Amino acid sequence: VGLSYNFYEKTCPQVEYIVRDGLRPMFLTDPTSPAALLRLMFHDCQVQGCDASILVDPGHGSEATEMKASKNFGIKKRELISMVKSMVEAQCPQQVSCADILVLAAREAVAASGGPRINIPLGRRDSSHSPSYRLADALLPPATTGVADMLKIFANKGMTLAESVAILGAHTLGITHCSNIQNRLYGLKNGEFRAIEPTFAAFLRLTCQRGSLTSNLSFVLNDPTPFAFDNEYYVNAMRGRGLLRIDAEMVSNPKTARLVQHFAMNVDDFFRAFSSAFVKLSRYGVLTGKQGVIRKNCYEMK
Ligand code: HEM
Ligand SMILES: [Ca+2]
Ligand SMILES: [Ca+2]
Repeated sequence: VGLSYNFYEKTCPQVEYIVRDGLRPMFLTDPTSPAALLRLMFHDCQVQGCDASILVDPGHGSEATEMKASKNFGIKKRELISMVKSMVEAQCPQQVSCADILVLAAREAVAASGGPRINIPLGRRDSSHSPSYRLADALLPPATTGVADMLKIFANKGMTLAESVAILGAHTLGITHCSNIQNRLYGLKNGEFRAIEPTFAAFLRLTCQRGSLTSNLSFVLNDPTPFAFDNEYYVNAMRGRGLLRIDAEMVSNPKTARLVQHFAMNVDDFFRAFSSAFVKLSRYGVLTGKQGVIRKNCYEMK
């Protein structure tokens, strides 16, 4: 038994509308929430598959949960999934997994920001155990990840080269905290620094001061349009304004350079490749059939 496009046809046919209508007011009141939900999905799927393991709170069958992992710094808006889950439970009790709701919420985040509307197969089940935060720290990519490691992570999920470059286009939304780019601003040897365009580097060094105690609070925008799901991420990276090492390195790496240029020029091809990459990410390591559980409450593994 796998995932299917009509999984809730009999048990909760309106689930996709409940998710969409439930999130709409949240997106309007807090425009940072779409970015948060998209990253939340990646961090769930990357650790033990897309099974809502990241939503489990301590004291509910597990002591140190994934959220204690330092790589989950900046993860927020988990409560939106719980809120949508309670709306779904009110109409279709004990039918729809938190894992499916989380993937649908990320899909809505992309669509509501002007990105593609992605058709997602459903039928994921929720984990009945939460991995240790140490495993999460081992599996989530560090802020210093380069192209080779990035390509390994996504090839492992069945993505093509183009899909791997496209999924990083998720960085068209949201922000990066200064703590995650300190090493690029101050740690690099001469020459390596040139990957950042000089006036932008000066701006970043002003915003993110060396060794600043507030580097976990101050942040910079991932691209000039952090609320719009567009291809500005690629245009911006080509101008030498990529924030993270991966954002900058994809522009010059011989494997990825042409795809970055292509997505910077052709938003339709970016949307197409992102959509198929997103579905592959959303299928990664899922529990189906009689595996796992349908949680009543996304915070508790019951
Ligand atoms: C090698 C791959 C990746 C690396 C190294 C990476 C790294 C990071 C880092 C360090 C941040 C900044 C977090 C912060 O300071 O708060 C970030 C933000 C973000 N990432 Fe990634 N990322 C990767 C892949 C992805 C993927 C596959 C997605 C989604 C499909 C994604 C979506 C996001 C989003 C939306 C944000 C902004 C979050 C917000 O504003 O709340 N990233 N990423
Ligand atoms: Ca997971
Ligand atoms: Ca953007």
